[in-house]
Amino acid sequence: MIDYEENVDLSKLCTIRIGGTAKRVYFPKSVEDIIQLLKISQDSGKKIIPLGVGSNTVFRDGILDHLFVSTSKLKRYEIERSEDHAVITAEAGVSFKTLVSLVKRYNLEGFENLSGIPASVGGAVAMNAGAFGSEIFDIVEQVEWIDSEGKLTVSSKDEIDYGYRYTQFQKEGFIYRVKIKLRKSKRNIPQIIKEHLKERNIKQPLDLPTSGSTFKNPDGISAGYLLDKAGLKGFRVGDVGFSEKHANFTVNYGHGSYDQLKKLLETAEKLVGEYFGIKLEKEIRIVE
Ligand SMILES: NC(=O)C1=CN([C@@H]2O[C@H](COP(=O)(O)OP(=O)(O)OC[C@H]3O[C@@H](n4cnc5c(N)ncnc54)[C@H](OP(=O)(O)O)[C@@H]3O)[C@@H](O)[C@H]2O)C=CC1
Ligand SMILES: C=C(O[C@H]1[C@H](O)[C@@H](CO)O[C@H](OP(=O)(O)OP(=O)(O)OC[C@H]2O[C@@H](n3ccc(=O)[nH]c3=O)[C@H](O)[C@@H]2O)[C@@H]1NC(C)=O)C(=O)O
Repeated sequence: MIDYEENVDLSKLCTIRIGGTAKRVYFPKSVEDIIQLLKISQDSGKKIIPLGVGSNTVFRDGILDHLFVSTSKLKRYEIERSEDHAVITAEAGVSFKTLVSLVKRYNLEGFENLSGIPASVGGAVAMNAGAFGSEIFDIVEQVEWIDSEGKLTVSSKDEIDYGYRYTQFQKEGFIYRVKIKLRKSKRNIPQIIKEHLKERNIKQPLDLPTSGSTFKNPDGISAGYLLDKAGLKGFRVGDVGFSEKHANFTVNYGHGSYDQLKKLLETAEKLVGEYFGIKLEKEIRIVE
């Protein structure tokens, strides 16, 4: 029997705190549970909506009757250390906070630029999360994932299609487990991480509920710059707005709703289109 909960408040499952109620959310605890859920998906014709920490996700209001599958009970990990390297094998629900504590403890290099991302391993790999010039695929070695027919596949990095904020897993597949490889460092990794977090705090509105970058950066230019120049920095629709600190961060000032968020995004897409002739592409995932 796979764990599940009914009538779940979705605003608690995403960091921007917007959304209605899920009829049911499943919480697999093993790869067998995930395979069973993919079979349920096939039989019912309902697509699985994987849920990580929700730092890139927004839900509509009202009742949502999807096949929601949270990774919050897939939190096992192991670390193998050799003289020069360490390999961490982590289930999809392991948080970046856990990885940060490991890389600090063993002074490992390669993860420091990603350390402030509020993600789960599964969500980060599915989106190829990145920050400060690094991305998770710089350190990914292997992904174990389950396809829509319920088959477990082990793919090495060079067999996976990925790019800027893109991987093949956005089209198909549930990520079960990921192997990442890091180098032992001679630098002071805890200190470097501390500095990164400080910089992030200066640039990004981390004191308010947010879903991080709203739009992907178009080729060669930053979405934050375009939104700022189009006059949208600090612009609000009701309780939802583009942060006064960073124009590409949508924030919830209290009781933000999905309709307000949608209006905000439409306004931004329209204005940036008119001013610059650039079509912004959303980075956040909207679940309707
Ligand atoms: N750089 C930064 O500072 C920040 C980055 N982020 C981004 O947000 C993401 C955060 O991760 P998280 O909050 O856990 O993710 P979410 O719960 O927000 O899910 C994000 C996406 O990942 C997919 N996904 C999640 N888990 C799995 C899984 N096990 N298998 C397959 N697909 C999965 C989802 O499904 P589907 O693709 O099927 O829709 C969804 O599109 C990171 O990738 C990162 O890019 C967020 C905040 C700040
Ligand atoms: C937060 C996310 O990722 C972030 C990641 O944390 C940071 C840290 O390096 O770099 C990216 O932001 P970003 O491109 O906006 O980086 P920043 O350094 O803040 O800004 C880039 C440029 O835009 C300009 N800018 C930014 C914000 C603003 O209001 N106005 C403005 O003009 C800045 O001056 C800078 O020249 C990622 N975003 C994307 C879409 O690639 C996320 O994916 O959710």
